[in-house]
Amino acid sequence: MSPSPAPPRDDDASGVPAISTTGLTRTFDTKAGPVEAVRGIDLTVRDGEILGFLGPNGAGKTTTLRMLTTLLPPTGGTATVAGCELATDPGGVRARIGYVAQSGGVDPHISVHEELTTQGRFYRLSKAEARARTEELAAELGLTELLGRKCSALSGGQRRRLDIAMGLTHQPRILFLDEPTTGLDPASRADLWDLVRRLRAERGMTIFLTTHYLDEADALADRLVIVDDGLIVAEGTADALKRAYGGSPDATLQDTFIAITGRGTGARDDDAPLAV
Ligand SMILES: Nc1ncnc2c1ncn2[C@@H]1O[C@H](COP(=O)(O)OP(=O)(O)OP(=O)(O)O)[C@@H](O)[C@H]1O
Repeated sequence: MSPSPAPPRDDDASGVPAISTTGLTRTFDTKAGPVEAVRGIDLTVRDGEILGFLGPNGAGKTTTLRMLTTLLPPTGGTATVAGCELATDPGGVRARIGYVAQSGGVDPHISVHEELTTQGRFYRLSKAEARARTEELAAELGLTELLGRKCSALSGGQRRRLDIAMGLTHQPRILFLDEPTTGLDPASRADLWDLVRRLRAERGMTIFLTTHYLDEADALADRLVIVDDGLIVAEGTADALKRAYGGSPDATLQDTFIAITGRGTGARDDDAPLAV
């Protein structure tokens, strides 16, 4: 993503959705013919909401996420992200969002401090501002003791916290998290969940989360959007979806998801329960 200065924080228009899409579409041209990965998604994400974006393998989650984060141009439809039109103001979108991809892009050979200050400089902070932002973020994300450590020497959970700190450098309003806890042990997953909740509570951030773990979606998200075959097939709170599709008041989100999509999410350890 190209660097852009942090946007002013006082231009929130209350009631304006954080994300709004109409007919968002992406077709890939392949030798075997066109692949309709996303086939017309109408989505609204409220300001300050934690949205869980779920679907089976190949449903179109990553393609949607890549379009909303400006990494992939849509082939149809429109979207507004953080008040900026995706088609006409992708730089404005990039300045207002943070994106934490599945495999973070940290350099294993440099220290956590260097990585964070380099990211600050990328976002055009002065050296002094970048150092100050590094210290603030490290304190907020529990990385202060690790600032001198090489990135290659971090545990999986520490690494994910660094990835998120880097996504927060320019103080975005919306954070996109792509499967943030894949591969983490249960304690590190629980830490990440706490962090996500804190970011919303303390910073009022909007969080767009994809995950294969239904327990994670159930515990964290205010609302779930389930996609399948490039379309939204269900949306609502976890409780509302369980009531509507799960078949009984005690239905699990797993039963509900299977009732909606006809299959599981593809998580390797299919939704091992985790204390919240
Ligand atoms: N660059 C591409 N070229 C051709 N087809 C693609 C491309 N990227 C994605 N697809 C196809 O688009 C569909 C949606 O893919 P996408 O990666 O968005 O799904 P997903 O829901 O993120 O899946 P997963 O949970 O497995 O990551 C799939 O059929 C995929 O094979």
